Amino acid sequence: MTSTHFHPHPSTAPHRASRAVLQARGLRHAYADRLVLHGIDCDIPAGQAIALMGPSGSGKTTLLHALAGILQADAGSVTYLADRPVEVNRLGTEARAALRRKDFGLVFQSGQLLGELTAVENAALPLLLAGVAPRQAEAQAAAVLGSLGLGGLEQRRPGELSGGQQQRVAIARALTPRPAVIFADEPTGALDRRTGHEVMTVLRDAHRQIGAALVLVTHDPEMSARCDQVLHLRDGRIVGAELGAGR
Ligand SMILES: Nc1ncnc2c1ncn2[C@@H]1O[C@H](COP(=O)(O)OP(=O)(O)OP(=O)(O)O)[C@@H](O)[C@H]1O
Repeated sequence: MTSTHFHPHPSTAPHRASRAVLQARGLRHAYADRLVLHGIDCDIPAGQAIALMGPSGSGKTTLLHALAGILQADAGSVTYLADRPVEVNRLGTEARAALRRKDFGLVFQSGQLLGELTAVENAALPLLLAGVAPRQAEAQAAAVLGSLGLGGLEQRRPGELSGGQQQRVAIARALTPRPAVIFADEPTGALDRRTGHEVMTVLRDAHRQIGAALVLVTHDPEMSARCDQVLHLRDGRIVGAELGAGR
């Protein structure tokens, strides 16, 4: 399928129809005079895993950042369909940061943990920033770490954990506020194949368990095939979509 403006239509996913949790319409963004997003329309269905694929420089990270409210796109809208719809792209910096702490979880390729904090302190950070009492925040974070197979490692600092374990801590941190959407930018990109596969399994299980949507930027066809839907970007446009195996 090729189209400049892709609207996921029920006919593209007949057995997986689901209401959208995020809707982007006409998203445009330029860095200096270089247009990187050319008016993107897409829906992220609630609870589903959507992979963003495309050549280097096609705009995947920029799109993910615009959807997550990390970046304010020059034009267009991102509607977060919470109890009351939130226009993400119109929020100020503080309101977007608050949304990222509570409703959106973020996982990056590496280097996202604070080296001087323990695993449980890192995982508890979003809750602490949201004003949850430290003891309660750490208890919740420890429970999530345990569910991701990190029981017993709560007091280790990132430098005392393997790359795969560090990514699990980062996933735990994204999960603790029970977000509606998890954004992951090449979360397995710095890991060997086997560890990357394991971390993807953890991410897949976790987002399903809490019912969050997952938006995953990846170059790895094995990872995207495990999502429910794959969107292909080229030169800042969605040029195709297909169903993934969803496993
Ligand atoms: N902060 C920035 N300032 C200027 N140009 C940028 C900035 N961030 C990204 N770009 C440029 O915008 C284009 C799209 O970048 P983006 O990171 O969204 O692509 P990508 O598809 O995620 O690429 P990759 O797979 O290499 O990570 C690229 O040409 C990139 O060089």
